Amino acid sequence: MTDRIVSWHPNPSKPKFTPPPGAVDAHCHVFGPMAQFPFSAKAKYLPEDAGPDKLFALRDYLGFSKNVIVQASCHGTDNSATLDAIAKSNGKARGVAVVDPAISEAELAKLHEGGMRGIRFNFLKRLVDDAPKDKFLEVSRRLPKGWHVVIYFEADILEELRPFMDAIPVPLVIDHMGRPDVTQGPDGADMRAFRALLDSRPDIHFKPTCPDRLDGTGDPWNAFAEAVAPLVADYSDRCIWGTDWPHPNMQDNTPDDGHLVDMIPRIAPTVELQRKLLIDNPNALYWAD
Ligand SMILES: O=C(O)/C=C(\CC(=O)C(=O)O)C(=O)O
Repeated sequence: MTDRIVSWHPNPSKPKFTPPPGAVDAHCHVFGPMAQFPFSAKAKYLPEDAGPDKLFALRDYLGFSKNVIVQASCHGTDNSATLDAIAKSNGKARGVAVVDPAISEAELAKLHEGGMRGIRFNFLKRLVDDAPKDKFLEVSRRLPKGWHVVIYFEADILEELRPFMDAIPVPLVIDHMGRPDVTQGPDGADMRAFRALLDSRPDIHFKPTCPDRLDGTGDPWNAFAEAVAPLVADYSDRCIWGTDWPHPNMQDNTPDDGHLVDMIPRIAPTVELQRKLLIDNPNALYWAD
């Protein structure tokens, strides 16, 4: 792996939709800068630098107030780059860490101090070498008060993960709705299975995010809008939204961030839904204290 990739749009358009004051971009990442924060030896992609300056400039350009920065797999379990970005945000960012499950309570407390409010378990084989459920469960029982677990998986392993998710003793947040095939429509098998998961406990949240990853029909991602709007309407207290910038691995199909923001009113058409999705729900998870 030698070539560093650029997975984000060089010149995103200004969205037509104006996010309400206080809106949170609750799923984004930073890459490096590599000279200061080298990538993991196990990284499956080697991106160009996409550090906090670029992230915060995009936040302001798109009209958001705050960020939740999710540790990306290219940084492994060294959360320094994400913590650095949070520290530079003037209180406008919090984060989700990826940890070695053997992490000590003292180290977890340090992550809390640095603005982390959850840990992420990634089950995508193309991104991580292993995902030990027993160790994940063990650490999920030792998290600081108020933390949650973010899980990233693809629809084909949802059923297999059900007992594992049932056993996690803190709230869950599911990245990109567990990557359903949105072209099946709002009542397709993948969406039905995801609804069954949401119905299984009241504290499972989700991100109705990444039309660019989930909708092969392409921008303007009509299949995504059609499949996801009913989910947001029916579970409006349980969804949070994010750009996914700098769009890891999307170098062959970089989405226009302005167009991603313009998906918001299509999946959350009322002011009340937009307030829950962009303000109330992410603040409850990340700025409760
Ligand atoms: O950024 C995302 O949510 C999705 C990713 C990357 C990722 O999760 C990671 O690198 O940790 C993907 O599907 O490649």
